Amino acid sequence: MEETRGISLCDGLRHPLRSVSGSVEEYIMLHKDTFRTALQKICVKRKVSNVEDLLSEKTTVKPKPRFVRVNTLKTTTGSVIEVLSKMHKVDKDDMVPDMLVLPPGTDMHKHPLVTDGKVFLQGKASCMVAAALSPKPGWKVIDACAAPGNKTVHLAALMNGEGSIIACELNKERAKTLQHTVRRSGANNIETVIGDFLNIDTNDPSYAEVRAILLDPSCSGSGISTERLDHLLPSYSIGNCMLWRLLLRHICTSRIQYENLESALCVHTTLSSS
Ligand SMILES: C[S@@+](CC[C@H](N)C(=O)[O-])C[C@H]1O[C@@H](n2cnc3c(N)ncnc32)[C@H](O)[C@@H]1O
Repeated sequence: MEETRGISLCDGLRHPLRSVSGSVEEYIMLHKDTFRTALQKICVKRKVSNVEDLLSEKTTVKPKPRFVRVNTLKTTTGSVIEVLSKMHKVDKDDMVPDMLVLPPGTDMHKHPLVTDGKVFLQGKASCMVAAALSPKPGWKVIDACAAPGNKTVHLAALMNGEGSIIACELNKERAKTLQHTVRRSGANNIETVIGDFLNIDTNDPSYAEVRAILLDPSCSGSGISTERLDHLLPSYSIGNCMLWRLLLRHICTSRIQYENLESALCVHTTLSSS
């Protein structure tokens, strides 16, 4: 990881940024001497003479398999395996139920199973969250920071579409994606709320029935800020920590009753690509 960051940064250092337009660029330029020294150390460690050689080194990273999640609201794992195994080697994941493992590089984006919402292209780490929360059919569940909604619809599938999920999303554009994901999943027990979870009146008596809460606020911008390396900035983590504290306080001071709450999970992801 340290080395990946170094390689990403070195591009900016080798080809001086034409214009310093954002906080990341400013940060890199401010600390360019430190970064250069760190890069030189990596070169020595890897026994290469310069950054170009470092970049052209053959990677030893094993390619990741393609993980897909079967949407059990629309189909069964058995029937998806039957379809996919005609073209690919398919294994069941050993940890997450209804997760299948396909060879690296398998492109499923336009596959009818995906466009029909029978299969979701969802990474293993992402799927482990709803599986760990383990909501039961009939529960009332809050997904406080929901878009694009992959975990929301996974929760719905684990609940067999029974019970109810309140999926809250602050960002209007991302909320549209959330609503699209919900429609594609076929779940009809999800209420999407567009707005700040902090403004939701969780003192409403209906919140007393909440059995599980998913809190997944630490968005890296779905890859955008990963490329921009925003997550390396001190201000980025401070901002996230403050949001975390506010969200947790909102939950703790709400009507949600701990004797009814069986499961609560805070997710902290720093990278969205999986
Ligand atoms: C990490 S993403 C959630 C990913 C989602 N759980 C999934 O698996 O598809 C975090 C989301 O929380 C939203 N968000 C951040 N602060 C929020 C708040 N105070 N209330 C509601 N949503 C918020 C962001 O707009 C972003 O879409």
